[in-house]
Amino acid sequence: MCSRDCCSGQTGKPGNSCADKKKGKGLSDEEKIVPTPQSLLYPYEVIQEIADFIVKGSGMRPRIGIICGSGLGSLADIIQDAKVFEYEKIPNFPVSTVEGHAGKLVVGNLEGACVMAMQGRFHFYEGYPLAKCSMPVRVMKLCGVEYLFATNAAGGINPKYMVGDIMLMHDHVNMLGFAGNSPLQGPNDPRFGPRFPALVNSYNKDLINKALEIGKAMGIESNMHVGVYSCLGGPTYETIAELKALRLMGVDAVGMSTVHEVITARHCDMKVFAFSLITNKCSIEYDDKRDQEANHEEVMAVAKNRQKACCELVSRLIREIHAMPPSGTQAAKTGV
Ligand SMILES: O=P(O)(O)O[C@H]1O[C@H](CO)[C@@H](O)[C@H]1O
Ligand SMILES: Nc1nc2[nH]cnc2c(=O)[nH]1
Repeated sequence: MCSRDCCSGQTGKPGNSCADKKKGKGLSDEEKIVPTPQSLLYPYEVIQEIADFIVKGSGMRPRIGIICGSGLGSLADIIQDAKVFEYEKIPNFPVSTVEGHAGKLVVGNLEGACVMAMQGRFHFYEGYPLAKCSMPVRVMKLCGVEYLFATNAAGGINPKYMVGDIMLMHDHVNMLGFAGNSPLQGPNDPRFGPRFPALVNSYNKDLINKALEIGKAMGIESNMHVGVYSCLGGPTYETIAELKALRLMGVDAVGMSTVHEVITARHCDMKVFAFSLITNKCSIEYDDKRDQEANHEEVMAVAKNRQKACCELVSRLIREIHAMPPSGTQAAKTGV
């Protein structure tokens, strides 16, 4: 005898008992309700509608997309001839809930290139599924974006990293992926990309090298590193044991974003450049005497202090990309 409610007579509806199911009457309406796979949250047509809204509303077709990290919204403030869309006014767009993420999409010109910048990203800990967090990347793609610039504020685990340093991301450890979560989970729409995308070399090497040269020219090479980022679900900052584990895995900086955006961008074949601004040093010693507790106020304050350097790095790199022929041309196929 089944011990579930359906057989104890409590539901009382025909078709609900195990015996009914055995007779082929099928599942109840309640039982038919299953969570929507992430990939079905924003079908291609909906993404296309949002992209059309932005392209028509701005009269521009951006080539470079920028995601501003916590406290790095000034990356969008330097855009000229800007058309600003508040997230609330964009159909089917989520809202930003985190301090330091204004919730505006800015389309305009930077160093001669047409760009679109998200002043405010969406995080898993806000309650959004990963596919919703990274949905704007697909919108960028359908707007015409070829290059994704993803920026973030992160804690430095590599003991050589100092507060205010910039780490150019050359790889990541996807902790949410280890736990079985992915923005691509669910049926795959091949109009975006393949079922099983490869992620080796996701971070464009030519762009990393150009950024290193720019760092030298800016005189900040000693504050610039190339390293591995890991995204955790947040909103808690890490325990010391977690930080030790991440360090053992080869992680240099830790945050709560970016990786799912990069996965979504690589799935639809965008070129990716990403960096972390190290806003705090993560202590991996229990008896560390310094006050090492991370907090969002400090993260924002450091980002504000370093926004000039971050803006210059992004501007100069965009100037170089703009000087290159658009991809698809023969010359572009051989370069970035
Ligand atoms: O990754 P971004 O959005 O830059 O923000 C980082 O800073 C916040 C914590 O202070 C978290 O949201 C973390 O991910
Ligand atoms: N997870 C995490 N995110 C951050 N964002 C800025 N600093 C940190 C940090 O130390 N840990």
